[in-house]
Amino acid sequence: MTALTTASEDVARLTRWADDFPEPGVRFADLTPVFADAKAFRDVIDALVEVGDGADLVAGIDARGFLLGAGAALALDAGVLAVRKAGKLPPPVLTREYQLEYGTASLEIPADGIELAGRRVLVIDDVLATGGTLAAAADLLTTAGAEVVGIAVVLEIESLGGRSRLAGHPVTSLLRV
Ligand SMILES: O=P(O)(O)OC[C@H]1O[C@H](OP(=O)(O)OP(=O)(O)O)[C@H](O)[C@@H]1O
Ligand SMILES: Nc1ncnc2[nH]cnc12
Repeated sequence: MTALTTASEDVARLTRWADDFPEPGVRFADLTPVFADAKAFRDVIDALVEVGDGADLVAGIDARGFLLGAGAALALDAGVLAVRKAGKLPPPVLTREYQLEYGTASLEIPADGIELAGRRVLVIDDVLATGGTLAAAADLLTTAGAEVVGIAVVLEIESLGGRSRLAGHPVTSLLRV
């Protein structure tokens, strides 16, 4: 069985779905049980890094993407960059506002202290829903001069169409629902 198939099965088995969270009409995918299971977490990291060959930096998105990003960066022998929600990093920062299924938010990365020009970045998050979050992250990184070599998520909610907002980037999801 491939790493992708094994991880898909783990994610399908362990994801906890919550109706009407965080607001009515949203069916929320909680991957906490996947990450808390030693085998499933290992399988997920193994599958994510398969698409990161050649990346020298892994960008993990606030907040659950941090867990995956750190694990993947170690496995790839790459650095890790935390793409933060607004207000967590000292200035100067680059900021992108975006919309998601349940509101508006902003992501930020440092505007100095890290040379991002020429870095080959694998961007990782837990869930791809409307795609606003990952589109904002990819835009921030390319604005800073980095090359986004791939985007990888654990779970893709296809009905929300997020993949179409990430045109131009190779997108891998371990499980599509
Ligand atoms: O594709 P989108 O519609 O943009 O949604 C996906 C994002 O939504 C969730 O994060 P959330 O903003 O809830 O933040 P959290 O990880 O801090 O809980 C999830 O972890 C993704 O980052
Ligand atoms: N339905 C959902 N489940 C988990 N994370 C999400 N982010 C946006 N929509 C989501």
